Amino acid sequence: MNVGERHFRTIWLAGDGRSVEIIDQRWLPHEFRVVTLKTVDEIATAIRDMWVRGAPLIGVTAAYGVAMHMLDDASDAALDNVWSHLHETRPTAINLRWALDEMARTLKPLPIEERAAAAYARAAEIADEDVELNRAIGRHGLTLIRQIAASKKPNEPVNILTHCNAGWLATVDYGTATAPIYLAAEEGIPVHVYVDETRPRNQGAQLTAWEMAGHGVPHTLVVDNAGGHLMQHGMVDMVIVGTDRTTAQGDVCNKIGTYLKALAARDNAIPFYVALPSPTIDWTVGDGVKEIPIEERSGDEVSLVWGKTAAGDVVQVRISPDATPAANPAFDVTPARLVTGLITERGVAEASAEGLKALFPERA
Ligand SMILES: CSC[C@H]1O[C@H](OP(=O)(O)O)[C@H](O)[C@@H]1O
Repeated sequence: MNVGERHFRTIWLAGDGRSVEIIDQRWLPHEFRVVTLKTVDEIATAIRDMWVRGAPLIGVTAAYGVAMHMLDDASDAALDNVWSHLHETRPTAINLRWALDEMARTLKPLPIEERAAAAYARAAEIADEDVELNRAIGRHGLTLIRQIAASKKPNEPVNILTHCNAGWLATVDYGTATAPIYLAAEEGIPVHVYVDETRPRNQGAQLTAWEMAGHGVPHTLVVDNAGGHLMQHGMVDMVIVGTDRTTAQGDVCNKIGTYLKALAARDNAIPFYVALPSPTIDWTVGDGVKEIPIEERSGDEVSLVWGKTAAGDVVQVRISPDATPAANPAFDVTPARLVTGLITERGVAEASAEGLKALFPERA
């Protein structure tokens, strides 16, 4: 892949027609490493250890994992086993379950001998569908940015704060929260993005900042705790974030710290939008705070940080005493009452059961 391109697809079929190639995001922004995943176990490792991450991309990667397994064993038992094996890699992003369910729905009715080819075809379709969903999210979100831009002085940028990485690196392309930003920048609307570093994995500092730089979008990296201050001082016009699972009543599960941004936005009357494709909606869940499983990751992700030395070596260093335990809940839930709107591929929905059913009447 040409690193200089503004856009990449984050996952693609390898030349052997069996494996997939992905960007190992753990090394960004310091190194652009493409790795080949040849087996379901490698797919599971890549998801669990966040070589690939982001709800939509996790789902697509798992879909290809199912396809790989069908080449070896396309029995019903194998399909059930690979569903479970991949589903247990990360518990919060609903796109993982959605993609695995979609593969099972596609393959179960087929004769065993047809399943492998059908699995690769469906995985590729899911990947292509993700790109189109995100482009549509971009178009609907662009309308919101245009509205704010209309109230600004000429050449005064729309200041957008985002948390974590809901960019093209979290999807197959375009991203969710970043799609409106990219379209606005490409339309010539002055935008500036405050990028939350997003401890502990620093997806903002390492991934979103890298994306913004690659797109030429003016941006400023800030510590997670600066957002409230920026909002209090009129430096933020809107917040756009992604989500790993949004409930049928509009509660939003996203990277840890999102809830705090939503509280600060509400306290400062700043619009707080969440961008998501419909596979990220969990129609089976109402109360997100009570019902969404929050992934607890290793405390080492809090105590150890990655960086690049002056000599150019990428290393990990400890920032706390060896004996200090660390808790690391990876997500939190923002109640719907704090969400201004949900930017979906069908338009902007009010964050409520009624608002979502108005856009998705088939779910009424
Ligand atoms: C478009 S989904 C992006 C979503 O995924 C991230 O989580 P992780 O990096 O742990 O996979 C984060 O919550 C982003 O908002």
